[in-house]
Amino acid sequence: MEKICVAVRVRPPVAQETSSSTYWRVEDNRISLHKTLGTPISGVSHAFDHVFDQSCANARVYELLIKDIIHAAVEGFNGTAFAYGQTSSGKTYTMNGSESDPGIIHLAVKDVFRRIQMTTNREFLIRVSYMEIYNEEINDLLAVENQKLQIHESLENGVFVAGLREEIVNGAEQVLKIIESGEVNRHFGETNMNARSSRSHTIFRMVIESKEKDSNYSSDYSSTDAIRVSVLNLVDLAGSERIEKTGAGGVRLKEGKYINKSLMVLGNVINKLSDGAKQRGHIPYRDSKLTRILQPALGGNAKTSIICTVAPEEVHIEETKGTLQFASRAKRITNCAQVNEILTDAALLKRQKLEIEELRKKLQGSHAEVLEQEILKLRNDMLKYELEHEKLAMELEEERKSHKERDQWIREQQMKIDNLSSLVTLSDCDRKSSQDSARQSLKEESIDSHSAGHGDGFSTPCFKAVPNAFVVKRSNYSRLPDYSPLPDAISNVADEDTWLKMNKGYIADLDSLQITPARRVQSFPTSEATPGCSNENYKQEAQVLKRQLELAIEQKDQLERNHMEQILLNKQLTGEISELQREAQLIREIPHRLCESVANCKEIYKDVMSIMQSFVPDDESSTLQLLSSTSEIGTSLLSTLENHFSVSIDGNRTFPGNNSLIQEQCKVLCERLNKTITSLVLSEPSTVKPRHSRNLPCSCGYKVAASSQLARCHSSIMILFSVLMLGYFLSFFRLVIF
Ligand SMILES: Nc1ncnc2c1ncn2[C@@H]1O[C@H](COP(=O)(O)OP(=O)(O)OP(=O)(O)O)[C@@H](O)[C@H]1O
Repeated sequence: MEKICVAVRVRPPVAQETSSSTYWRVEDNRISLHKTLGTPISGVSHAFDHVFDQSCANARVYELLIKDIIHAAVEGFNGTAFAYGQTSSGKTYTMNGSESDPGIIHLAVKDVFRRIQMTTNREFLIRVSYMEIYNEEINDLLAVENQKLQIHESLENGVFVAGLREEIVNGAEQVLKIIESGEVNRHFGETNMNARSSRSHTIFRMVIESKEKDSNYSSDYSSTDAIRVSVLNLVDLAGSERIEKTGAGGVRLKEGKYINKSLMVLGNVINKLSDGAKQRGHIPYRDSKLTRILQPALGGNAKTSIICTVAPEEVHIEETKGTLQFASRAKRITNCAQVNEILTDAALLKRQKLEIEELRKKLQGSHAEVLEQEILKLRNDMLKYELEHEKLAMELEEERKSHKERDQWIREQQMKIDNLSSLVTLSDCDRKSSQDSARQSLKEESIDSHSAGHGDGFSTPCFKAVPNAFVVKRSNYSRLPDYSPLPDAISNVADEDTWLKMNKGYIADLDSLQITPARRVQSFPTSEATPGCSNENYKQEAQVLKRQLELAIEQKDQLERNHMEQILLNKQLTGEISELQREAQLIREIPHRLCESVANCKEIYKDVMSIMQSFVPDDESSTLQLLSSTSEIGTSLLSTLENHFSVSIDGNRTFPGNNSLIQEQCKVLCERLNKTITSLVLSEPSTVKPRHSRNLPCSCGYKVAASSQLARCHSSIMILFSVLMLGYFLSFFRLVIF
């Protein structure tokens, strides 16, 4: 999107005005109306892309305003430049120029061919046409017979004038000649305003077609053998005119009406377009042939420049103002120019192929990219899962290990229990069977040893019960025969190697077996030994068993004794613990008690102090001061101690008081107390008589009584504080101990 380029050109004044009071001033790209004295007239100042003053030549106008459009047209963009303004303002001069100052069309034509020559990679075909819209009819200026041509519109060609002659040209000079020939056919007329007034709008059109020269080697679809077709319109409009000024009548009047009407439609179109996309609504292009032809240039697919010519004379101020307003509106219009290409079937096919190829590449690229990303993502996921797996495996291994350890520990514990159980059972049975077998052997000494089954002699409950119990107990934690083998012989039960074999490396805590050392030395008859054994053997065995039994009984008794001792010791310890607990409770209560004591002491102290005060003679202010300071020290000490004990009650383990400070305070208190009492005792009897009635018989007797009372006061205070200090230190040691 780009704005229409708008410039204002002020033509030189035609005649010197004698009595003008205003004038147009041009400064840079601004034009404004001033009074003769130079004062600007407010509201009449406009800025444009360019403002050319009267001294400006056509070449400069072309350079600044038109050249870019011409170059763009060569490259395939539509372009339009037209001159708009009141009659005699210099439109024709700007477009056609003069011999000394060639106009825009002339310069443009030359420039087009210059540009074409510079564009070596393309081949061009230029067609030119020249037409006018006269009284709202289109006439072909290059073929006078082509009159009243019609405007058509097609998808392929857009808006076009049917039947218009187009001359294929190959050089600027040729074009200029054609233009010259066409100029002859233009409608000019003489008016009061202009001796050679254009009575029609003329449109010089160049159609520029181009094609890349050697497209076979091109791989870029943008430079295939597509044909670019651009239309360049250079328009010289007829000027708006006021009938009273032009003095037109008859034909001129009719022409003037058509001119004004078409210019009014152009103004409407410009107004609508300048309103902006939202408000503009319907654009009345079809209301005039001019706007219809210029439609692409006005808000369409073209680059457009408008040169608004104005007459500087004061007499034309209103028309100039109108032109400037038109220009201001036109400035707001935006166009959307793009390269126009026509595709032949071959070009279309080639382009489509290239586009497909490009899309395929893009698709492949994007697909590969997607795949690559997918693979990367999968790899990342895989890595994550691997790490997770490793972590889980490690955790599982740890779990297995700990499970195994736990199992082992349980087995060991179970085994210990089993061992102990079996040993205890064995011990019981052993004792029984030993007794039985002793009895039996004694009995059997009297009978024939061969008549009785020798096996039965060992089919004792002990012999059978032990392995069975063992097996049953072991089978509790494992049904596998490997884990619960029948011992070969019960005598091997305590054998460490057998334990190892039996438990597949699960070694029982052999230390626990030490509690039954007797098992290691006991010897039971084996089943293999049984068939060959004799009565002598039985006797020996019975003796052994007997000895073992006695030993076991001894051990048992010893154990029972130990047990009893332990129970006694336990009881004693329990008693001691209870005693200590009671003591601890008492110690815990000390702060409470001490607190209470301090409160009591405070009261007593107050009383004692007041008693002592009663002994102070009225005129003995020094003694009174001494007493007062003693009282204060005591009160302060009591408060400190109270604070300390209350903190101790709250369970604070930090010793709050300053130990040395309290001791110091206590010491000072003692000294002061001694001094006070000495001072009181040494006072004269008449003076030391208490101010409150004491009913004492005489001064001598009073002095003795007072001395003893003061001594009691002293001792009671000392006792009080001694007790409190004791409590304080006790409390201190309690904190230290606990
Ligand atoms: N820039 C200029 N320098 C010198 N002379 C100029 C210039 N512009 C216009 N003129 C002269 O002013 C007169 C009127 O100019 P021109 O015919 O170009 O006006 P116009 O706008 O085309 O009028 P109309 O609409 O009636 O055709 C002419 O004689 C022309 O030579």
